[in-house]
Amino acid sequence: MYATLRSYQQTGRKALAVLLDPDKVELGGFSSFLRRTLEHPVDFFLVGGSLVTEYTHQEIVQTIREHTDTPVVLFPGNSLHIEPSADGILLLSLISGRNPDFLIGQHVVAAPLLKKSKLEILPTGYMLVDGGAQTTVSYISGTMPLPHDKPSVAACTAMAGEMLGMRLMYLDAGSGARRCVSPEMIAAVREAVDTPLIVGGGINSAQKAEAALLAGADMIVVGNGIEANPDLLPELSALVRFCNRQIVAGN
Ligand SMILES: CC(C)=CCC/C(C)=C/CC/C(C)=C/CC/C(C)=C/COP(=O)(O)OP(=O)(O)O
Ligand SMILES: O=P(O)(O)OC[C@@H](O)CO
Ligand SMILES: [Mg+2]
Repeated sequence: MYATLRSYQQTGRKALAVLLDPDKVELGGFSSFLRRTLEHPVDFFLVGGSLVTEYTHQEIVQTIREHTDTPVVLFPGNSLHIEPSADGILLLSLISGRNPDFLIGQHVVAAPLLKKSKLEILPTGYMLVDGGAQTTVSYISGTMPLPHDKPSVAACTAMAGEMLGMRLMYLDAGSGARRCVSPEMIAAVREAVDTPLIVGGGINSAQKAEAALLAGADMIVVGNGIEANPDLLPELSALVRFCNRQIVAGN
């Protein structure tokens, strides 16, 4: 995943990831959703949630493998959310917060398991941004999100993450956010660091997706929007392919 995102970043291509919440995936309807992604492709499936009650990660990965070749990347809320049959894991360090457990503690517990696995480890500076309502991640991690209107705080946080060796940055307004991360904040982080930039939270329309991509996101992550509106998958898949055709055409 890192090599793909890095080459996308270097060539200006864009990527779309669909977030699958293990508590919401209903394995019955899941196969038909996966078949729809053959017609309307996505770049990655992210699997995870901040609080998981149904540990169905393995079944989800297996079902994805039965239907598509799309890589599966874990998006873990803690060290219990490790499923070795996935392709990779966003090893999130919650750098917008000041809770040592989510900066390094969970990682110490997870390290031996991760080392034994064949998962591609993706050290990710994870920044939670105020999206207009308290999120599960904020509550669970006991951290405050970055203020929505302070792009420079986000930029400095990302810079520090990059200097500490994190290879991806993720700006997240939180699941189902009322306000997405602002284009100003995305642009400021894009300017501040050289890592691929992932943006998610509250992207529930092609307009919001386009705004994030134009501001400098290399990959957008969409969960609730696609769960709530089946038409969004074809729209976003077409949008990202359209952006990438423009690149190929040299525009
Ligand atoms: C060391 C390992 C294996 C993991 C690190 C764990 C860390 C630091 C996580 C950062 C904080 C956190 C709890 C992130 C969760 C991110 C996530 C999977 C969000 C998905 O959205 P939900 O919060 O589940 O949204 P819903 O409430 O809508 O389901
Ligand atoms: O479910 P949504 O609002 O698309 O959010 C996706 C993800 O960025 C949340 O961690
Ligand atoms: Mg969830």
